[in-house]
Amino acid sequence: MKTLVVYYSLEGNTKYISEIIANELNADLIELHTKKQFPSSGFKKYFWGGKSVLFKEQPELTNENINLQPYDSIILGTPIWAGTYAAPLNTFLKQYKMIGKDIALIACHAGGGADKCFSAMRKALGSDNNMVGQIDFIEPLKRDKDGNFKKAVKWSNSLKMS
Ligand SMILES: Cc1cc2nc3c(=O)[nH]c(=O)nc-3n(C[C@H](O)[C@H](O)[C@H](O)COP(=O)(O)O)c2cc1C
Repeated sequence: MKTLVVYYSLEGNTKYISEIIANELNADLIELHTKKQFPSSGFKKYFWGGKSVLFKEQPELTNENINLQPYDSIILGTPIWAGTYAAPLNTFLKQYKMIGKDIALIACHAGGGADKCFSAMRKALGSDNNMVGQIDFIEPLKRDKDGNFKKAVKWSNSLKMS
């Protein structure tokens, strides 16, 4: 069984969690990078990130072509922007079609909840995959970093993937 964790992170929270999970599952790890950087502080951060989601933008990724074929399981990680998945994940989901994979979802947010984001991701993924789990974290770098580390490890080990 081969697992890939693919994530985007603007401020490091999703990166922190994705690295823990990839390490725990012995998975490959790919961070999505955008050609145009999103501002990571102040009003601009919310403005440009929020706008990219509202307009369903697909910011260009600088990652080399990702070959999903060898992977049985794919874990997707995103920060929540304006209630849903971040625009770079939108690019990924539009660019890469996944069929017949075990898929799990990770989201980091500031307390607004992740249900809407997970529903939107499931819808974008379509019904050709086997959804095996989802988990969200509230700003794990700022709040209870160690507790969130343990939560990520426990979840990784609870996943039932082929
Ligand atoms: C543009 C933008 C929009 C956001 N919208 C939400 C939101 O709707 N709900 C929420 O709980 N947090 C929201 N946040 C906070 C982030 O989801 C949260 O800080 C997350 O942990 C960031 O993950 P990262 O460090 O991997 O980028 C938003 C942050 C940004 C930059």
